[in-house]
Amino acid sequence: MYGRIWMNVDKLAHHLHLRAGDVGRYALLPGNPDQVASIAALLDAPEFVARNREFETWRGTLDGERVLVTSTGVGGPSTALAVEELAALGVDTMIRVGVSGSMRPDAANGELAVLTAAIRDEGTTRQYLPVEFPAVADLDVLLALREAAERAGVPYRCGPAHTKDSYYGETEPDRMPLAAALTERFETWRRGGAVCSEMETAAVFIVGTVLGVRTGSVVMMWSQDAIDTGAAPSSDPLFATAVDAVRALIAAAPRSGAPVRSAAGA
Ligand SMILES: O=P(O)(O)O[C@H]1O[C@H](CO)[C@@H](O)[C@H]1O
Ligand SMILES: O=c1cc[nH]c(=O)[nH]1
Repeated sequence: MYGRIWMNVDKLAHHLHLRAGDVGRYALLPGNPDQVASIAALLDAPEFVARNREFETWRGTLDGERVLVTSTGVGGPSTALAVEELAALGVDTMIRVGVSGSMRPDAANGELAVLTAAIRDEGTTRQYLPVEFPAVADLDVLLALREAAERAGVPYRCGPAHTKDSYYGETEPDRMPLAAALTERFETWRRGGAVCSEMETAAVFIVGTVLGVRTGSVVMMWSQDAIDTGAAPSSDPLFATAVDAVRALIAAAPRSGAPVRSAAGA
């Protein structure tokens, strides 16, 4: 059983403003609402569905199966709302499609990261599970993303993300009162093998685990130079990889609305 969510008087989910009949099993989750239409353009018959706050939703189909694209906004709190409401409406497979800062000096600007896990250096997921509980991707979704990146022929690597709450705590630690601690912790995550730093994957993985939905995450890594100069690499390989992974998951799955597994503790 998925959790209960608030529906408003028009029978719309409180934050996403979606109705029960609006969704299918699959959703792609960019952070940025401005990216939703561009990702949906890679689906068949894309159409706008709803917008409220930072949550914009389009939908289309892939091989006849409905696929949603819903923005999560920045950070854990809004991402948890999106995952909760999509799961309650019937989505059982969700993939974050995002941007991150590279933590690997040898990574090319624009290289993709297929995220296996997330360091829970944020607050939202601690209100779901103690911090000792690992934030991990669903294995089928993870493998579908890795195979899609391989097929795309783009540079990519797999590994854990660092998920945090403060963007400027990562990019400008020196001007924070906690400068020394932030810098030391960031170096610790890097030495432990974190590939990139971003702000949503821990919430996608942990809330997905608690609700019993499959989740994955693929992000494009910006180099520090790109962040400093604002010279963003193209998002095309990122979007194409995420959509290709959904297509493969659809091909591998029976067509039904049945949940993939039950919610944690159910
Ligand atoms: O582009 P998105 O997917 O939002 O990802 C990254 O960009 C935002 C910060 O600028 C954070 O949300 C971070 O996770
Ligand atoms: O360095 C970066 C770049 C994008 N998003 C982040 O959270 N950090």
